[in-house]
Amino acid sequence: MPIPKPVPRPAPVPPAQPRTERGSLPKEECAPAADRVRAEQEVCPPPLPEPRPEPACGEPCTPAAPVPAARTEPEGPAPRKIEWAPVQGAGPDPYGDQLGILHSQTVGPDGPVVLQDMALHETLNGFVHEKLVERAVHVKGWGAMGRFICEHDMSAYTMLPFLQRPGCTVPTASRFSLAVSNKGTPDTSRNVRGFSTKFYTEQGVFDLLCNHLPVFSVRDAIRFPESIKAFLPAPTNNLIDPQRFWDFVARAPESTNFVTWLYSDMGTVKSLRRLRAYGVNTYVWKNKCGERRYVKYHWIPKLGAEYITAGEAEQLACQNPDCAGQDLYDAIRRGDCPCYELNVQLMEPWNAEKLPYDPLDDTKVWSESDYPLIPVGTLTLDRNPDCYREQVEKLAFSPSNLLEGAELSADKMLQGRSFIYTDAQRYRLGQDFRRSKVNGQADWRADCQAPSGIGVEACGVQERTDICRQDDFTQAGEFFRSLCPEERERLTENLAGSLAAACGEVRRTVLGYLWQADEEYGRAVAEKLR
Ligand code: HEM
Repeated sequence: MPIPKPVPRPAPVPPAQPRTERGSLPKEECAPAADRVRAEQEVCPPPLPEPRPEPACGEPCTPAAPVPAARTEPEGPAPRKIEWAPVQGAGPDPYGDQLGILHSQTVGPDGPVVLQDMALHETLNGFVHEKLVERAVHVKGWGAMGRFICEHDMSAYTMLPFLQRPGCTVPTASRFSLAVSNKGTPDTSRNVRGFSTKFYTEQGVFDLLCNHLPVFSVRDAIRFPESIKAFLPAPTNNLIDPQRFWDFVARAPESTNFVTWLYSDMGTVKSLRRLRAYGVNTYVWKNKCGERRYVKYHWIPKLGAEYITAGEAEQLACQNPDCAGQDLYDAIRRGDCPCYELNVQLMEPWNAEKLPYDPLDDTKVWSESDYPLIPVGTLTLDRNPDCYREQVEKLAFSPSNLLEGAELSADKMLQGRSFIYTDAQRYRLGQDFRRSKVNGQADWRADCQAPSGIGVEACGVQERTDICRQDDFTQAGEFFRSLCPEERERLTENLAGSLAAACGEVRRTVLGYLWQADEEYGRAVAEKLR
């Protein structure tokens, strides 16, 4: 079962607040957002002690990063200022318990409430409408603002404006999330974690959506709903049913690699500051000469990646189900700002034909010895949100928020993803979702959208078929053999513990897949199931 049983959460005990006259909160709690940001800056000093190197070329590049002001910005034209605070909605809650009114308007002290009491109506209406619609997936999340510094000239490979010269710095906003979650899912649950980042450049916004596992469970977008629903509670009784998940795996042999990663220690993480993440799908980079290469994105945490065992995950979930979000927030607050290095793997499209697997298949990784990681730059998260609703929940990421130099490939999953995010966001946030300050697209128009694949030839017969090079098991076996004996033991233990709940036929089918990946793998799980 991918997600451990929900752990009962202790009822939150709000810290005792000294009340002041008319029930308002103490003054510092009600400070305007800008004051709070200033206070936080004092606690959280600029994280990057080194002055940034001067730009190597005079090309315009850098929009002003909002704070802290102490850093030296590269020279260039007056940059567009991206302000974070105060944002709409930050500051005192207009509908909350800080109102100066304690009583409804009535006819006499005991009389009925009058219909014209707009303060009462507004207070109640505001309260019942204040929740935003949740995301369809990745519901539980945490955000942070920061900056990305390009450290290596990528102009030979891409025209992406913020990767043209070392030193180029752009402000960013990131959201971490749990892929299959509700707001109460423990942070350490066996799950896929999302790590999405917006890069605010003068030329527009570029989004990079990553997951913490390098592969996905299916390779065709039409099976995405089926793959997600396999993890969700049964519609009959709202309870997690492992049989549903394993039924899906039995129907989708291509998920064997994903299942192997998910049930290894890599499926459980305690700190977002030590999260390794992957773009999963294959994108395209295009340079000034019009040359295209396939690209895979990787985030590598400067602190090193860290995974935990199922036992530790359960223990942490009992102690504090929100431990990862808390750890991120506290670290940034004390100035211990997490850094992640962006790396890419590049592949010449003509090379793709020679591989035993399809490089546009998101159930596969690319060998890092054949396609080495190329460092690009560093992301530093140095500021907590001061209004979660406006700055984190309203973040609207999409793989199609691309700029010139970055394109979608023909990866079938990515093609399916290309339009569904903005559809979800129209529903979740309304038609004007791009205009929220945090989405940075107030001037966006449909003709601003960077096109993908102009000039690329596409011909063939329309059909509904799987890709030619399916190769569903080789990489799962390679991953199993790359683990040390203790890690293999934990993987097979985790798998057997969950698979035990599936019916005999499904068990036999799944064991067959594991066996095809690696005989020892299949045998170890089968023995533990006896
Ligand atoms: C066809 C397959 C997929 C579909 C239909 C899909 C759909 C969605 C939808 C509807 C959302 C919520 C968007 C919103 O309301 O803002 C979402 C969020 C997300 N998806 Fe996907 N997804 C797919 C595959 C993937 C893959 C392969 C990745 C791997 C990187 C991924 C990464 C994410 C992340 C990180 C988020 C959270 C974004 C945030 O924090 O706001 N998705 N997806």
